[in-house]
Amino acid sequence: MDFSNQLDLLAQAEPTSNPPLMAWQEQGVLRAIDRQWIEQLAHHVNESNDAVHIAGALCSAYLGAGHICIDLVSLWKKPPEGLAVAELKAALAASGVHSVADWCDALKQSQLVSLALPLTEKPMVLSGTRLYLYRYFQYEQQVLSYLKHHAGATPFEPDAAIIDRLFPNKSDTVDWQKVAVANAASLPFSVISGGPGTGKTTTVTKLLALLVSQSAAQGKVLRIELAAPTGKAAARLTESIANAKRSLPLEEDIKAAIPEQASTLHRLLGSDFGRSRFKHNRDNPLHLDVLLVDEVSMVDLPMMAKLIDALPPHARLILLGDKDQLASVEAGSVLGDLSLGIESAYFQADWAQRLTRLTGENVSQFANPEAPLISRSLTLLRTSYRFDANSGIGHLAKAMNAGNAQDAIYQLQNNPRDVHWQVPTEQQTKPDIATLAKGYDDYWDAVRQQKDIVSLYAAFSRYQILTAVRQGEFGVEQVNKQLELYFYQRGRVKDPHVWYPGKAVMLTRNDASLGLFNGDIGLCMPDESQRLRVWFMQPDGSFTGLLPSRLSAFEVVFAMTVHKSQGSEFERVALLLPLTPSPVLTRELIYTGITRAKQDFTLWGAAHLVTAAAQSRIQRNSGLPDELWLSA
Ligand SMILES: Nc1ncnc2c1ncn2[C@@H]1O[C@H](COP(=O)(O)OP(=O)(O)OP(=O)(O)O)[C@@H](O)[C@H]1O
Repeated sequence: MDFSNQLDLLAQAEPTSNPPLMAWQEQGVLRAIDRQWIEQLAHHVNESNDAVHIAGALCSAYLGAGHICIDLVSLWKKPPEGLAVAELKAALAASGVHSVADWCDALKQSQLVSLALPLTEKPMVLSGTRLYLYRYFQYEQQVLSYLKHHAGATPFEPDAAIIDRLFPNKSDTVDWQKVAVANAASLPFSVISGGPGTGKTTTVTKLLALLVSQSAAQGKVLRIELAAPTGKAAARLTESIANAKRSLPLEEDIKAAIPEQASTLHRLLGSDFGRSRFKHNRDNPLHLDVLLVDEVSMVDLPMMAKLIDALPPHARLILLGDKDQLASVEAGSVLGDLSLGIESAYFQADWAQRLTRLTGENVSQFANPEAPLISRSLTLLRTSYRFDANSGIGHLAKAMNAGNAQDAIYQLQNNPRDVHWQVPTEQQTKPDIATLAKGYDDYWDAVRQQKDIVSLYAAFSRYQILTAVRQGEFGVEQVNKQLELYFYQRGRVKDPHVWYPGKAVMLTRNDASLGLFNGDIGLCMPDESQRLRVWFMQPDGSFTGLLPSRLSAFEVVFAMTVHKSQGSEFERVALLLPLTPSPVLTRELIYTGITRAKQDFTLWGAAHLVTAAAQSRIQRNSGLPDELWLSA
């Protein structure tokens, strides 16, 4: 049976609805699509076992929430929010399933499920007690086999003399940037992770300089490409690589051979908009020797699999990112899974010795016989150069990241220089829009003075209101509406219902014809002939002005969600929490919000929400952690 076009099945004759699934949809545990998907498939092959229907619907629902798979053992103990353990077990018992083993047996007997070995094309795959949708199992296997293959590769021998030249200063503590360069130059695949300002870009620029110098010595020219998941992140990477290059202690021709221009991943892979396949893939690989990808926490599993698929076999892949940030919007948390044990695992003794030899840094003191093979490919930068010892933002981010609610609250209260805390009053039902809007005063001055688009963009980028949620009075949609209304009442906007000078929007879809991407920000201003245009910054820093009528999917962006702010930084940030607890309030969300601020951070939210968030972590099911970290 061909399951390749599963959506077609949805258009076919109606199957009968499965009673527990219908009830769970009504309870909000499942989406309609989760139930319909499995019911149609089951109808197609006469699969009548409810235990299979239940597993399939949950697999689809979990995928919708960002998980790569479901783990039957975990589900047995802890079903999704809104579904009681007893209710799940009763529904399964009705089809003879009384244990996880019974559930696995039922799935193994189903025509809808393949085993991982031998793998056949069925809608779902059972691997141990994990159940995947077929395509996601394939993505995971693709990434896994790439990682395992490259982590175990015979190492290259980087030129220690060049590494020494790149790091002329010696200190008493281990210089992890130097170690990262030696480590990443040793293998075809590497990850450099670190919090804000830990020198990821500085380090990787030195790494590129090393690779370019080594190739130049052999008379070869390296083809290097730089990429990031969003246009904004690509523009930032371009800017920071250009800055970091300037201070390299190397010859001008080596610096000149390091590119500055970064593109988005979609553009790099040749986005065939509307289709899931990219122009570049295994049959038409990218034409490059080295690929550097920044902000990898935002890259989902399907994108990572497609990226790997498009690499020529000899290419080096270098990934940069902050493992503690929010995971990608779509399914997976590849960077998080990859760097799961990075804090404590360090390197196996022989690898640590090798790094000591290459760098002169005492890495051997961190040798760990338990470190799995993947740890070779990872280096964590541990010192922030952006936040000094007195930085409240730095301390607050650290406390939140460690899940230490008490310390986070202390930091919120005791750093008046750069951290501010606004606790809602008991009577408060709406955000304090007038105070929040003040941050945009400079921007509105620039609009009024009809400053050039470069200055205007710079003024806009200095401040950002972030929301944790989309819906409700404290959600992004309402806050933007209230802000526009407030700007109208203050005479800054003539009519908030039409395009006006100063209107700021964010695209919500990629647009092939315009060459713009989801997340790109446009500012509305008149052109020389006084026609309103929406101006977008290109990755090279230039601006394109489009007639507003050409934009189809966008939203106002005086406030944006923390999710959408990933890959961007602002001088001043105001993070607005809702009044009541929400499952989206996690440690990662607040940490990501805090670390978007470079100079000044204000939290609007109650202490009990900060405490709850510090104790709540995002966990996404995937097979990568076990395969990479536990089975070593
Ligand atoms: N070893 C170092 N000694 C002193 N300053 C450093 C060092 N490494 C980086 N810096 C400085 O710290 C700042 C942040 O560095 P960089 O941009 O490389 O960090 P990053 O981790 O890429 O930051 P971001 O969080 O913005 O992605 C820069 O001003 C850089 O010059």
